[in-house]
Amino acid sequence: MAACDQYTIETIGIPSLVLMERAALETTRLIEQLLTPTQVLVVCGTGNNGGDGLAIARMLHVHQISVTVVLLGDQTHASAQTKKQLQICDYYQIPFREELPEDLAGYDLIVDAIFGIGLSRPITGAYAQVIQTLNQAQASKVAVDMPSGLNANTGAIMGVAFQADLTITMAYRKVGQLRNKGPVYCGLTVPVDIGIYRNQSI
Ligand SMILES: NC(=O)C1=CN([C@@H]2O[C@H](COP(=O)(O)OP(=O)(O)OC[C@H]3O[C@@H](n4cnc5c(N)ncnc54)[C@H](O)[C@@H]3O)[C@@H](O)[C@H]2O)[C@H](O)CC1
Ligand SMILES: [K+]
Repeated sequence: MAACDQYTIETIGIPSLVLMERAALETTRLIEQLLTPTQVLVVCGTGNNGGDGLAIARMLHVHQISVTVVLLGDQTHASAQTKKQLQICDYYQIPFREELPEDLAGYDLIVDAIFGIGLSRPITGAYAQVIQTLNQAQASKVAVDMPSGLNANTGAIMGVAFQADLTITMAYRKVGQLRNKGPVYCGLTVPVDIGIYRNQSI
């Protein structure tokens, strides 16, 4: 999938931020259509999965849905696209936190945008505690692209994994989804015919 993204961005020429916006548009549409949330907590990492989450938060906010963003990790290390999404969320004055709220009972939807296909090592420390706390919450749980903690290549649980009720994934189902208990919607966000990828030796 990373190779597909890179091919789309570098060979076809569609900027990563455009892909991120398309991913967020499709995910937001499915969230509103399937779940009709009113109080949403979007938990973001600093990679592009987090960038997707920030764009989703903004789109829900613009649709007058109450959204709170939790940004985990060091913002200074965020990807360029995620920093751009942060700047846009700032413009909309979307409520921001760096830690989970004490009480999650007030949220009817939790969106997991912590890690996607870039998870590269077991999850430990504060990230692991956050995912364990989120798993205890009563809210509906949606994972962006991948439930955080599942390895996109092997399907292995890397220490701890978000227990998504629904995963909305970009372009292709990933191996990791095989372990996910909820349905997986494959939002067709990559703006090229999937067949083109299948013919590529990437
Ligand atoms: N296909 C599409 O339409 C699009 C997909 N997008 C999204 O981009 C992510 C992949 O983004 P990437 O930055 O490569 O990786 P992640 O966001 O998953 O996070 C990586 C980030 O986290 C660090 N990290 C990795 N493992 C750990 C760990 N165990 N503990 C702490 N930190 C960890 C790593 O160093 C990175 O900084 C994809 O899933 C989609 O959601 C794009 O939006 C483009 C459109
Ligand atoms: K995720």
